[in-house]
Amino acid sequence: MTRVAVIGGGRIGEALVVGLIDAGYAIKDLVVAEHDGGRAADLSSRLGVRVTDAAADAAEGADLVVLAVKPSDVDRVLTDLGRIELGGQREQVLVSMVAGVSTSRYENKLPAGFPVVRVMPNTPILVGQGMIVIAPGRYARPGHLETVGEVLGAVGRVTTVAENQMDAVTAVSGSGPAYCFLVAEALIDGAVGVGLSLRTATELVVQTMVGAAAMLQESGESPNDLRAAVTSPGGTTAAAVRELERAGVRSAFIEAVHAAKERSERHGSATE
Ligand SMILES: NC(=O)C1=CN([C@@H]2O[C@H](COP(=O)(O)OP(=O)(O)OC[C@H]3O[C@@H](n4cnc5c(N)ncnc54)[C@H](OP(=O)(O)O)[C@@H]3O)[C@@H](O)[C@H]2O)C=CC1
Ligand SMILES: O=C(O)[C@@H]1CCC=N1
Repeated sequence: MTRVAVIGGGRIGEALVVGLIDAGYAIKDLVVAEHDGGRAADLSSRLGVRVTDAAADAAEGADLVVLAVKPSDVDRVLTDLGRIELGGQREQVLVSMVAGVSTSRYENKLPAGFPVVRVMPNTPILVGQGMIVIAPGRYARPGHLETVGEVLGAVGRVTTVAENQMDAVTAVSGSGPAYCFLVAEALIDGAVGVGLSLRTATELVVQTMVGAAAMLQESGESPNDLRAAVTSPGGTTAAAVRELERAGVRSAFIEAVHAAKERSERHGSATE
């Protein structure tokens, strides 16, 4: 099995490890580097994986070295990885999940020709329902992409784009679950406001989102058509949607995606 080292056992690093284990990945083929001692101990006892505090230690012997650290920590990790002979003993690929940081930035610091693949996952990888977008760097060959796709395909749907689309991707599917959770929070607030208990409100909102998502995925119809089918003439949905449009919800989402893309771009320019 492909050996995977995850550098950074934070939110997305842990989600990846849990998702892979739940999908049947062998624990012996996973290792995590996490420099927060408390978190490292917690991950090791809860997940049963080997956790080390040194990125170089984790990367040694791994086929995929997955970076899941904050953009500001990338330099430190690359310096640490410089202590070992990356790609010397075996074919290795660096997989960066870091928002905004380009493959060329890694390529410039890694041994010449080292393959780098930029990936944007999202937290639903935790439950095998992630959206994982891949962009190959200059030296990533089809075989490398296949390996990355195979491993990450266990935790969600994988698609490939050109790297110049990755900031947009980050703004849509990377941050996207947070937008959905915000909508859920607001709907639950509304449901409680019209007299439902928090428990009932949560049940109704969650299942409504699950059902709507399933229709989006399975019906082949556009969101607009699906919404029209809920909207009876002169009815409740029309009254609600009029309020949402009056409040500028649509344009707020559009602006939100622009803001996220710009933030991702700034991560890149801050570290180039
Ligand atoms: N959260 C998400 O939904 C997504 C995140 N990402 C990307 O993933 C990256 C991580 O995000 P997230 O998981 O939210 O962040 P977290 O801060 O939760 O996780 C990063 C973890 O890495 C640790 N760390 C930092 N440097 C090292 C090192 N040299 N060796 C070992 N461990 C280290 C941090 O420890 P400490 O805090 O002590 O520094 C922290 O525990 C970001 O670049 C983000 O853009 C991508 C897609 C989705
Ligand atoms: O908020 C962030 O910066 C990261 C990138 C995508 C999702 N979380």
